[in-house]
Amino acid sequence: MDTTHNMLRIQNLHIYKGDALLLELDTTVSAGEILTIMGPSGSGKSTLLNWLTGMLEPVFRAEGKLELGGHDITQTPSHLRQIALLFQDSLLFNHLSVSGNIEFGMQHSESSTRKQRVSEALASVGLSGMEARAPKSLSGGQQARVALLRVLLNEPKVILLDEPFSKLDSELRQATRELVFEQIRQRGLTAILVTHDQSDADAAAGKVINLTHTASGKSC
Ligand SMILES: Nc1ncnc2c1ncn2[C@@H]1O[C@H](COP(=O)(O)OP(=O)(O)OP(=O)(O)O)[C@@H](O)[C@H]1O
Repeated sequence: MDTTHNMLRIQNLHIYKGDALLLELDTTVSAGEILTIMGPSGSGKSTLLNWLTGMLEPVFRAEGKLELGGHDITQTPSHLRQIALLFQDSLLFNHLSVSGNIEFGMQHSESSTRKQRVSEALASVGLSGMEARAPKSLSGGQQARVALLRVLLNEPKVILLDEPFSKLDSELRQATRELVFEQIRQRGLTAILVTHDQSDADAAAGKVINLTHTASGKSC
């Protein structure tokens, strides 16, 4: 597997709110690695993810460089970055079936092969035969898996996980987490996980960065 093409480099990032420094960060995430970001409420975890997706709120100002696979994507528009976000309320469209939801993310593939790819993907996460089901007829854990497939089949290079397991009870949380991490590693994706949960960080088994709060804090 060529792993260099998915390497993410966050170079000398400084994010300010007004004149105050919110966070600074300089790090590299390799393909197949899951970097964990922790830190107190308000330390800038969501703001960091917004910057990575190219959707920093105008109230913030960023300095620094973002490289993916050796290419500078700091100014690349969001929809061309191949950076996907999976969050705790990864809302599924209730007016679409399970397969309709997953196909929604498959912008790059031919419609003739979509159905087969959806069926194979559902089988790979233990949801064989659920194509026609309505999302609201699924359990929370099943919905989380469908949301994951919708993101994965859009073929991102980087996946950002914003507390994606926090609504699941502990047994389901562990099983869903294993499945998500396995898919990330198998596909050689680069991942950043934001979590408050130490067991998530342990399972990710990569670097852990603690963002410390505001102007006096250094983040790495
Ligand atoms: N749109 C906004 N306008 C003004 N201030 C904002 C905005 N969004 C976030 N902030 C502020 O920026 C700081 C960082 O917020 P952020 O949401 O990134 O923190 P967080 O670490 O993700 O917090 P939590 O763990 O509670 O989700 C906080 O002080 C927050 O109040």
